[in-house]
Amino acid sequence: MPTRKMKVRKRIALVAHDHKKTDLIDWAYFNRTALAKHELFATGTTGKLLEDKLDRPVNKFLSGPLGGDQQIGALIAEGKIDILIFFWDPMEAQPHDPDVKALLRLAVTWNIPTACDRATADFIFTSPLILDDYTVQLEDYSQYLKRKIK
Ligand SMILES: O=C(CO)COP(=O)(O)O
Repeated sequence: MPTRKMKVRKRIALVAHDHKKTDLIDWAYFNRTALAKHELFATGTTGKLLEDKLDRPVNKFLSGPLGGDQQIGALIAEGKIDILIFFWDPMEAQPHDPDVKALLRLAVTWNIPTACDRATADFIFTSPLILDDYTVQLEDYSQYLKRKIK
């Protein structure tokens, strides 16, 4: 089975919809010491808020509705994101819902630990694996396709 290696210093993407931004920023501030060990990526507005609150640089992409989710999805497909913290809003449709779905789909496709709420983010950040070099097992999609075609 193919694998992908995650180094100790993880590349973490953080994204939040507008009504979830306060939750994400609070969570990130509470976990700022743990986050300090890792490299942060974010969609535009979320990234700006994180930089201000954490007083540290964040690799910022476009705002979500303008393509930021797609940019993070592309990095996941290239094996350049290790963890996704995405507090999406279950109560409000987004103009870019297809992009949101695509990002979540790629995270599952590439076996990326993904937290869509604070409880799951806490589980990820209290896992011993966060401090390890960690090998992720990837589904072999060429095998999967062969099985499907038969
Ligand atoms: O819309 C988003 C995710 O789908 C987040 O984008 P912003 O961080 O730019 O608000």
